[in-house]
Amino acid sequence: MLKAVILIGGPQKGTRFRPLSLDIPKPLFPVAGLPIIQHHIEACLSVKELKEIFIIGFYPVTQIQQFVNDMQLQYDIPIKYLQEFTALGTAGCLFHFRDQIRLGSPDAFFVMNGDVCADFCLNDLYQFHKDRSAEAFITIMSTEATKQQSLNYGCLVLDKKSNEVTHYVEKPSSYVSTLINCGVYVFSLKIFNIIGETFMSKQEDYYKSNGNGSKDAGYIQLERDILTPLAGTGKLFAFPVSNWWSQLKTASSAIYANRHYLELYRTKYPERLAGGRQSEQCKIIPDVHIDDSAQIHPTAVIGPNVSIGPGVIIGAGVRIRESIILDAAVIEERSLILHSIIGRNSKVGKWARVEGTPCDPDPNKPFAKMENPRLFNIDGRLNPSITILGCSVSVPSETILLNSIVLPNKELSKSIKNEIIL
Ligand SMILES: Nc1nc2c(ncn2[C@@H]2O[C@H](COP(=O)(O)OP(=O)(O)O[C@H]3O[C@H](CO)[C@@H](O)[C@H](O)[C@@H]3O)[C@@H](O)[C@H]2O)c(=O)[nH]1
Repeated sequence: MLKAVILIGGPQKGTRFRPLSLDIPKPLFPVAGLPIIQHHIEACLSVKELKEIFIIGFYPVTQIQQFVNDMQLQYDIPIKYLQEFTALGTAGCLFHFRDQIRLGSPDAFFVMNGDVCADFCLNDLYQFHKDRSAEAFITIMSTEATKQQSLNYGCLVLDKKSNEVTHYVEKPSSYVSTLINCGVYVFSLKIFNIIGETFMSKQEDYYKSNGNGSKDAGYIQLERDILTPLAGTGKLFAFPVSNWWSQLKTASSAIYANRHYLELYRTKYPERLAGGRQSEQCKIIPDVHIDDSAQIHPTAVIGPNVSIGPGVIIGAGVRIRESIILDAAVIEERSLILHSIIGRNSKVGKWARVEGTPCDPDPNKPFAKMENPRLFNIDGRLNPSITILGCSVSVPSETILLNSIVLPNKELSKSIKNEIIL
C-alpha cells in the first residue's frame, strides 16, 4: 500500500503569484480548468496501490476544506488536509504528521511539492524506488536544466551506474550539476528515523542556546537538513526523467502550465478539450478547455492554449489566445485577449485589447526551464510579463492594456502600458 503527501505551504508563500493568490490560495488556482493540486491528485490516482492522500500546509482549514470535500466526492480515495500550526519546513511538517502517514504501514509514500506541474510519472518513479527498496530511503525525481538555471534548484551529482546521489546542494551559488531536483519524491518509512535524529539534534541546539536559536526547533528543511547529509551515504537515489516538468511560481508560469496540461489532455482526458458541442458554438483552435456553463458567441475565435472557466460570457467576434479566463468574467464583443489572465468577475468592455508578453523557456537552449523573474528589474521597472487582471476589475471599452497588472476591484478609466495599478 502507498500514500501521498502534497506540500502546499501557506499564505506567506507564493508571493510571486500575486495578485492571483489574493482571493484564492495559490494551490487552488485553476490551470487547464482544474485547481493546480488537482493535477497532483489525478497523478496519484494513476498509481493503483495508492490508498490515501494528505495535503499538508499552513493555510487556514476554511480555505482548503471545501476543495478537499469536493475531491472526496469526485474521486474514490480518502483525502485529508493536515494544517500545520506554523510553517514547519518541508521535512518538519512530514515529521509532525508522521503518525497519520505511517498508519497502516504503507510500503512507501510519495511527497510532491504543490507548486510544480508536470507529466508526473509516479508509477515509474515508484518502480525505480521499489527496485532499490533495500537501500533507498528517498528517490528524487530529477530532470536536466541549463547550467545557469540549475542554480535556482536543488542540484544532484549521481553515480552513473547506480543512480545513487553522491552529492546534493540546494540552490548552489556556483555550478554543481545540471541535474535538478523536481520536488517529487518517494520516501521509505525509514526516513522518519533520520528526520527524528535531525529534530532531536535541533532541539538540543535550541536548548543549549538558551532558547535563542534562530529557527523554531521543529523547523526542518528537507533539502538542506535531510537530502544534503543523506547524499553519499548510499540511501539517496535519483530517477532522471525527460517528461515535461516546470515550477509554478509566477503568474506567467500558469499560462505555460496551462498550455502543457491542455496538451496532456489530448491523450489522457480528450473529453476535457473543447470539441463537439463547443466547437459548434464558435471557432476553436486547439488546445482549448471551456467549462460547460460558459456562454461563447458563435463568432468568437478561441485558442490555442486557452482555458475558460465556469459562467464566463464571451461576446461576438472576441479573439482569445494563450490565456486563462476565470469564473464569471465577461469579455464583450470584438475584444482581443492575448497572453493574459482575466480574474473572476472581471469585465472587459467592447473593442478592448488586453495583451501581455510570454515568458516561455528559451526554445534555442536545450533543457531550458521557465524563468521566474521578480516583478521589477534592478532599475525598478516592471519586467515585461503577461497581463493580469485581479478579480472584479473593469476595463472600459476601446482601451488597450499592455504588460500590466491590475489589482482586484479596480475600475480602469484609460489605457495602460507596463504599469501596476494598485
Ligand atoms: N506544508 C509545508 N509546505 C511547505 C513549507 N515550506 C515550503 N512548502 C512547500 O514546499 C514546496 C517547495 O517550496 P520552497 O520551499 O519554496 O522550495 P522551492 O524554492 O520551490 O525549491 C524546491 O523545489 C524545487 C523544484 O521546484 C527543487 O529544485 C528544490 O530543490 C526544492 O525542493 C512548495 O510547494 C511550498 O508550498 C512548509 O513549511 N510546510
